[in-house]
Amino acid sequence: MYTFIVNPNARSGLGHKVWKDIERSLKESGADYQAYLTRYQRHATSIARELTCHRRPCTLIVLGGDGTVNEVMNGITDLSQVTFGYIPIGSSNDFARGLGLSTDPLTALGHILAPSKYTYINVGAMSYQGKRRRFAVSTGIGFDAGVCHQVVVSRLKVLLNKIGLGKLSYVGVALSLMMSLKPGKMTVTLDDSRKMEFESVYFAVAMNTRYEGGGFKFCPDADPSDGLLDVIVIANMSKLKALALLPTAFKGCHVRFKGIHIFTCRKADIVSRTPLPVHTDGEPIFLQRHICASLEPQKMKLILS
Ligand SMILES: Nc1ncnc2c1ncn2[C@@H]1O[C@H](COP(=O)(O)OP(=O)(O)OP(=O)(O)O)[C@@H](O)[C@H]1O
Repeated sequence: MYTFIVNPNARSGLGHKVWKDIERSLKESGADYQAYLTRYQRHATSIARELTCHRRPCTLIVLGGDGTVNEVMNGITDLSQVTFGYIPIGSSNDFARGLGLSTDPLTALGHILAPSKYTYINVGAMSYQGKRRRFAVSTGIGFDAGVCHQVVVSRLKVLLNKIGLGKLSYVGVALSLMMSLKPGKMTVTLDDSRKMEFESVYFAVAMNTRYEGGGFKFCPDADPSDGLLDVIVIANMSKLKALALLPTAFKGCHVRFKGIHIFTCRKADIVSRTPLPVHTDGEPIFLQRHICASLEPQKMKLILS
């Protein structure tokens, strides 16, 4: 049986409309399914927790954006027992983009009902102040997380979603935040052995998949199945250069420039001299100085096509 977890509020309410279309197709197909619609923030986590607490195999299908994927992953009790399907209808869809999943809801549903290709993906884990959150796409500290914080509190995303340009909200906020930003010192330690000090850091991100922020290909080689995190640190460059480089990251061409540092590891420990915004999959976490990113020991089965 398919169990759908639906965020009707995704992409500023589009989720509800898409779910109606999907449900019509599901009924026509005769598929055996049940559905849970989220009613508030983090509801998807408690739904997923309840559905998976028995630790038996189950197929969870998420309809929503990256935030909903993140919430569901945070509720799954045993990743190895879940087959995960995804119908991406968010504003950014970085998880779907990184995995090459269809962003057409009915095509995605077709793949889920008649799957021909699966993959096993890693799931990230980020700890801070004794707490732990999973991530599907990335976790970051500094400027990129500051952008996520601003996008959540500003009305820009809601307005741009109305004209189908929601992902541009990240670009708009990024440009204005860059003006007020003060890059700071960070220490990054990879796999408990490789310790590096960076001056004037804009942000440091640990990525499971390639894209974040609505299509920025910050770590072009990140592979969610390789058992590794890709870490990018952007440091020691003028604001003008950082601003000029930002659009090049859509194609992943930023990697050629001085000041862009990319590493692979199993664990990245990041300490900032000052408390900075932090995010997991674009969902903000209050200011932190120290985060540690790694991967969960178990992989999760995902329907690709
Ligand atoms: N019924 C609801 N009412 C209000 N908010 C909800 C509801 N259900 C879920 N949410 C919240 O909606 C937020 C955004 O959801 P989601 O990420 O799926 O969509 P999005 O923001 O449009 O997409 P993306 O993250 O890809 O940009 C999440 O933080 C989630 O907690």
